[in-house]
Amino acid sequence: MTLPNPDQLLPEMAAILDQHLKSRSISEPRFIGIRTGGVWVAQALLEQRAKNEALGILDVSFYRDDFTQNGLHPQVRPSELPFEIEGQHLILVDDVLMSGRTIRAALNELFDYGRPASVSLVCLLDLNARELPIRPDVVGATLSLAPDQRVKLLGPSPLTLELQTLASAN
Ligand SMILES: O=c1cc[nH]c(=O)[nH]1
Repeated sequence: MTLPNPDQLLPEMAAILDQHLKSRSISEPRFIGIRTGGVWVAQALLEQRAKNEALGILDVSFYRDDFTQNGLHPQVRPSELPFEIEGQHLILVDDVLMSGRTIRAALNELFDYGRPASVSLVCLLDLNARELPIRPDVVGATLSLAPDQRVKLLGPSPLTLELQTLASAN
């Protein structure tokens, strides 16, 4: 299977995002990347937009519903939100969207900081395997994997999607 090149998806994603913001009359979006890959995608999108917009960073490790199974990764760092959440139009950015559980965790964390006016979702790759009612507003590409396959975004420069096969359980 050939995975798309993120650098080729980003200009179109930036254009669709621009339309999305215009259609909702959102003039001052606040960008938030989900650590780690979502931050890289958000940074690349902000470079395309060239508007000097601030980027918040969200680490959802504590908010994942599988936190007690997976434990705490040694690299977990606090979220960094350099702007108010209350009343703002947020653009939440992730790299790979699958079940929707990471986005559910991100929304829970964001609402602990305040009540945004809206949250739009941008993702580079949609794996079309949702377990929750979550739908992206801007998607770079959609593809379906075999049950034992996953995709990892390598970065930050260059951004590359890598296909991985899960080790069998036994
Ligand atoms: O394959 C997947 C699924 C969810 N998140 C990823 O980064 N990769």
